[in-house]
This record gives sequence, C-alpha cells and structure tokens, in this order.
Amino acid sequence: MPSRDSDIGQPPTNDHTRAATLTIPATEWYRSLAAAGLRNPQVHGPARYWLQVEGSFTRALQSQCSRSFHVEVQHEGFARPTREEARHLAIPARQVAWIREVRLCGDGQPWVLARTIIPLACLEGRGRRLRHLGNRPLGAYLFSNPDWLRGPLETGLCHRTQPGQPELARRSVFRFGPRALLVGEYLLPELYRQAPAL
Ligand SMILES: C=C(O[C@@H]1C=C(C(=O)O)C=C[C@H]1O)C(=O)O
Repeated sequence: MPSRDSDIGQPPTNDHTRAATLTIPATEWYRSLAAAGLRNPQVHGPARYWLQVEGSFTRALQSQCSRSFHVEVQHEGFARPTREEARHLAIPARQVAWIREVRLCGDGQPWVLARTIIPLACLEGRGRRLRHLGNRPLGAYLFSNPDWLRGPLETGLCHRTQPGQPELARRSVFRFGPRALLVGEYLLPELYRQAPAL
C-alpha cells in the first residue's frame, strides 16, 4: 500500500538551498524492485545495485569511497512515527519512538539520507546504546550482533518536490526476537550518477 513519510523537523521546502533539497520526500513503498519498476523504470538503471545491495549498506558505501565516509546526524529524538510506519512496525499509532535521521556521506558529499524508527521496546537493555550512536553508523551496531536479522527489502519511489532530492529509496525491518526497527535509505543522485558501482 502506498504511504507517506513524515517531514518531522525538516526545513521549509520553499528554501532554495542545497540543505532544503536534502530532505526526505513523501514516498510510496513497493514490495519488490520489479513492482516499483512498473511505475518507474529508473529502478533498473544505475541505482539498481544500491537498491538491492545486501549486508551492511554502510560497508557498501565505504567501499565506494575513494577518501572518506562519515555520518552526519540531522535529527535524533523521541517523536511520533507516521501512521504507516507505526502500522508497519505493529506499534500503537500514538506511541513515540526514537527517530534518527542522518546523511551518509562519501568523499565529503551526501550520498544517502536515512531515517530509522526505533520503537521503545528496542531501547531497553543493550538497546540503550541506540540512543547514543551519534555519528557512528547504525549498521555497525546492527551487523555486529548476529541476532539482528533483516527482513525483505522494499523499494520506494519518492515524490520529489525539488531537483536534487532523492527519487529512489529502499527500506527494511530489522528484527531481534520481539524487537523490530525500520530503516529507510533514500538515494541521492550523486551516489548512482557517478562511476558505476561494483
Ligand atoms: C542499517 C545500516 O546502517 C546505516 C546507517 C544508518 C545510521 O547511522 O543511522 C542508517 C542507515 C544505514 O544505511 C547499514 O549499514 O546497513
């Protein structure tokens, strides 16, 4: 079912700066790349590798960098997920979650915008660390613990309101027993319009 992402804490979209284009637009999610491809064949272009890469996305981005990789936190804190996100995670619609929005930057440039919804149940015990990641990539936490398992990857088509905003996205739920968190990764054109990935 198509859904809308929230724009929690984002700068106004009529601000014609690069910062304003680095926001997450409303996105429709599809269960497969093929299903999204019927709507937008771009998913079969140079972005395809990034929409499907398995394992740590951070690792994949790091191997594409020639100089450096870093994470820039945009917003982090307790807030309400969108209704669709809450439904997807099977949490009560009004319950707050820890919401983390970051830019994943390669060679000094933003390549990916990421939005992660971390329900309260994930923040207990060792999960307390999830509130204190700062500029350390979430992937390092998730992939250092083999108990966290990723569910199927969905493909997202974004409704851009400005050039330079992400057009294509991917997301998946990570589960550890009864705990589940939702990671969305929105690809900026700078990532896949450069030299072809692997
Ligand atoms: C989930 C991963 O973590 C990456 C790091 C993120 C963060 O630090 O917030 C968010 C999305 C990811 O692409 C990964 O590396 O696969």
